[in-house]
This record gives sequence, C-alpha cells and structure tokens, in this order.
Amino acid sequence: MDPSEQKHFTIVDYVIFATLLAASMGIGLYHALSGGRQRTTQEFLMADRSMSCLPVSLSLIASFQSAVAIIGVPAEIYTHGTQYWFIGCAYVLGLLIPAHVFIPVLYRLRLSSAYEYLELRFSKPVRICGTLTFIFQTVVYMGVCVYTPAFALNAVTGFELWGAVLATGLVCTLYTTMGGLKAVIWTDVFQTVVMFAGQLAVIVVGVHKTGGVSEVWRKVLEGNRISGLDLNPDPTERHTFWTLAVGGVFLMLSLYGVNQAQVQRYLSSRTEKEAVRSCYMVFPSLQLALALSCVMGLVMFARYCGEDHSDKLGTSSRDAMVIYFVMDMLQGLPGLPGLFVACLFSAALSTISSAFNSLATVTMEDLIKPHFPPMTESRATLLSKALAMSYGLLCLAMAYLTHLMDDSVLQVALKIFGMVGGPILGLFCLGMFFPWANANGALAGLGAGLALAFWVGIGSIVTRSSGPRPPPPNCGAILLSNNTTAAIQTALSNVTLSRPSGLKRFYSLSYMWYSAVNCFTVVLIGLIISFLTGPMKEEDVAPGTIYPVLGKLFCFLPEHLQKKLCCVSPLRQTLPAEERRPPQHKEMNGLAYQQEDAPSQEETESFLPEGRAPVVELETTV
Ligand SMILES: CC(C)(CO)[C@@H](O)C(=O)NCCC(=O)O
Ligand code: NA
Repeated sequence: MDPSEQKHFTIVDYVIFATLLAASMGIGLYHALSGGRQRTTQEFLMADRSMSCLPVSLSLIASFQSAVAIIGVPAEIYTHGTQYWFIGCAYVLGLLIPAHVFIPVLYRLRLSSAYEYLELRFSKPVRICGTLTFIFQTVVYMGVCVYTPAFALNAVTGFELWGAVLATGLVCTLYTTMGGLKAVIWTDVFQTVVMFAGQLAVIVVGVHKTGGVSEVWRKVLEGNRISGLDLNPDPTERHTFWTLAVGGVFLMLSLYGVNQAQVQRYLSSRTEKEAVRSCYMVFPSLQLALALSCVMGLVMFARYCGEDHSDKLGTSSRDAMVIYFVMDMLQGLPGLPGLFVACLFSAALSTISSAFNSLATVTMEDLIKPHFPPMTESRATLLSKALAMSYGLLCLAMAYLTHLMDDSVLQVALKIFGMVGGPILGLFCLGMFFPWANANGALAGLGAGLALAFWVGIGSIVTRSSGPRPPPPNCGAILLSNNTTAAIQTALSNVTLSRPSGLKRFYSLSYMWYSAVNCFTVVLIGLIISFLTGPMKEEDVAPGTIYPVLGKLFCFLPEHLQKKLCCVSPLRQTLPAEERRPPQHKEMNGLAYQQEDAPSQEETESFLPEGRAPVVELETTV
C-alpha cells in the first residue's frame, strides 16, 4: 500500500486503545484479589454459580460476536445486499429453544461441563469424543478471531500484524488466568459496551459525511442493496430466507444451546430462572448488534457505491475494505479511530477469553479430573490456570494457520460452527429427544456427522463451490450506458444459470445448512445404529437427561398414547424425588435445588401457543 495513503493514529487514539487493554487487565486483577481470590475451581471456572442475568446476557452475546462479525457482516452487506439480515429471524427459535429445552435439562443436572451430560446419558467415551470435538472447534475458531482484527488493521493502518496478535493473545491470557470466569464475564460486559459504541460512532459519522440518512437510502436503493425476501428453495443458494432463517436456527442452537462457552454462563447463573432470563435478554442485544453491522455495510456502500479500492489497499479483500472505510470516515476526528480499534479488539478479546476459560473447563472436568480423582482443590485450580495459559499460546499458533487461508472471515467462522458445532448439536439432540438412542449409536452418529461435515466442507473449499454468486450490479453499473448494463446483466445471468452438477453440486450446499444437515445426520445414523444394537430401555436412561418433546407437544392426548409417543411415561414425573435426582457429582457444591428456580406456571404458559395446556411436568423437586 502506498505509504502516503496510510491512515495514521494520533496520541489520543493510542491512549484509548491502551485504556481498553488496561481496563480489561484491571478487571482481571480485581477478581484475582477479591471474593474467594480464585482459589477453587468452583470460583475460577463457574464464578461460584452466583451471577445475575444482566452480566450473563451481555457476556452471552460477546462470546460469538467477534471482530469477525464486526468486519465480516458489513463486508457481506456491501458486496451482496441485505439478504444476510434475515438471520435475525433465526434468533427467535434459536434463543427460545435453548431457554426452554436445553437450559432446563442442563441446569438441573448441576453440571460444570456441558459434555458431562453425554456421560450421564450415554457413556464416558461419548463424553470424551464430544469434548475433543468441542476443543477442536474452539481452537480453530480462536485462530480466526485473533487474526481478523490484526490483519484488517495491518492492511489499512500499517499497525504491526504480529504485534497486534501477540498483544491480544497475551492480555487476554493474563486476565483470564488471573480473574477466572468472573473476570471473563465482567470484561465481556465492558467490552460489549465499547463494541456497540465503536460501531455507532462509525455509523453516525459515516451518515453525516455521506450527506444524511435520505442520501444514504437513495444510494443503497439505486445500487440495489436492499434485498427482498428470497424464497428460492435451492439448498445450494448461499443466502436465502430458508438458509438464513431455518438453517440459522440450527446454527444458533449449536452456539446458544450446547456450546460449552454458553452453557458455562447458564450454569454460572444464580438460579435457573436467571439463566432463562439472560437468554431472553440476548435477543434484543443480538438484534441490535446485527442491525448495527448491517447498517454499517449500507453506509459504506452509499459512500463508495461499490467502488473497487483494491488498488489503494494492495488487497481485494472486502474485509480489509471495511477497515479502510472506517479509517477514511474517522480520520481527522481525534479519538474516534482509537475507539473503533478498541471496538474491534473488545469484540475479539471477549470471544477469546470465553474460549480460553471454556477450554480450560472442559479439559479439566472431562479429560483430567476423571482420570486423576484424588486431586486437591489448590492443585486443580493451579492446573486450570496453566491450561487457560497454554490454550492462550496455542491460539497464537492457530492465528498463523488462519493467515494461510483465503476466504471471507465471516464465512470461515460460520463454516467452522456448522461443520464441527452441527455434529455436537446432533449428539445432544439424540440424547435429549430420543430415549432409544444408546452409546454405540451416539458414537457412530458423531463419527458419521463429522465425516459428512468434513467431506462437504473440505470439498467446497477445494472446489471453491460454496463461494458467493456474482453480486448484484452496483451504482457504477447503473450509471453506465444502457447497452453496457444489458451486457453485464446477460453475463451475470449466464453465470447464475450454469448450475454445478454431480458431486460439485453436493459440495456447493450452502454453508448455512451445515449445522442442520450435520445435526440430522448424527440423529439419523445414531438412531439406526441404536436400533440395530439394541435400543435403550426407558428405565435404563439416567433420570433428568431426557426432554420428553413429543410428550410435551401432545400433552392433550390420553396418557397411554403419550407414553407410546415419547417412550418416557408421563407417570415418571411423579416418582419420588429421590429417584429423579441426578447422580451425585463432586461438583454439586452442596447446593440444594431451589424450587423457585423453575418457571412459574403463568410464565411457562405465556410461551405456549394458544389452546395448549401449560407444561410443568419436567420440574424436579428435591
Ligand atoms: C453468531 C452469529 C451468527 C449470531 O448472529 C453472529 O454473531 C455471527 O455472525 N458471528 C460470526 C462469528 C464471529 O463474530 O466471530
Ligand atoms: Na466477542
């Protein structure tokens, strides 16, 4: 890039950025020295199970809202229009189902690791496979998260690439290791606010410099960037209403339902009600986050009308282009470029810190503790800290791998969620909704799900077939003479018409379907193998691990029909409390289950469609 074009930082910008890092460290230090001083794994990994819903909900958003979304979503909207915005529809079911299906089951079992569920329901090997799959997913995703802001900044400001990667990795490792989950959650709160502030600043200044809201609107309409509802049922179409609103639900479930980072936050809540409430509170904030990044993409389009600035950037990456736009807007307004950089790094730090802490938790709870049972609490805590630290270093190595990839960062992140998160979601669905599923089925299902995921995923990368179709014409094309426009449009439609065939068509499955397809594969193969190897009997399934979904849907039917449908007799719910309690764990921390945690009758009722009786039979009492 031409050095004269390079955007510069003033002292104020550096001060703001440094303040972000210092404040995060400060929060870490505070939690290292206050409360129980992080001397137990209960505090370090579970925040003493004492969190209230506000910090938990902000932290839930922060976990999967990284610089990838802040840069990737505007780049997507700029290039392909607002179709991606329809993913907001998936947030409804994508949060209601975790709140009313996954949280009740997981919270009542009083777990520390979500994958402990898999051992209770199936067997130890299933738990270990689930944990290893999660570790793989998180480590790869972390690399993308650290690398993205550093790369984008480097392309535009000349900010030292590996210096930024190291600073993020080290600061994050330090405060996570010092302050445990409490520090992770409270820094998330602070960082989420900085994230929203940074995006808002860019939008306000951008709209102002482009000539006001009506001018922005005129240009995006002219450039054809406001997409209508695309109801094309073709599953290879990258973004349609179906891929985003239906496929997106499964993506959301794999993140908000069964991902350890999120489950750990639900479990750290003071009560179950508080956990459910925090899940509800995610909805408006996540919609806000989505709206901010989509609007930013539109403002950017209005500003450049789809111009190609790759000559100035030395890269044709749309992701780098977003940073170019931001710096272009904010130049000459001291402090604002710094605020935006703080916004990017806040987003990244909050995601990476959740990843470190959840990785330390599962490694400790699922891989180490079960094999070295007589470990003292101080030893276990020290080991957890060492784990958080080593994952920090591993993440730096992964950033280097991401450096070698070349795809839109948003697409890379969502592909990882779908390829690896989808099969894990399938495993939990198989366990919770199908009492017949056994451990062999679960292992075979997971294997098949992962195999299919990698086949399609790697196939699409190698043949480059899930890549975007040509973008709609931009302002430039509209301003050209009619002849040229016609020629461009014919060329475009020719490209769109040549559908891939055979295996290539299979590889070009939209990546938004990955979670759903992989989840179904796990359930289907899991059920087939379970029936072949002898399905589980109702009485052998550990109590509290099944969510009687059919029973709940058909609760108006007579009892004997319900029993046929869901295999878990409704009578079971009235068994004496003793029999329904989950097996005792080391981690039960002596807290008795509190009855007021369960949603009250009216609350449950209000989420049900009309004419359906309230369902309260899952409630456990001790
Ligand atoms: C997880 C979703 C899809 C929720 O909208 C969104 O935050 C997103 O697109 N995230 C991309 C991954 C990331 O930001 O790291
Ligand atoms: Na984040």
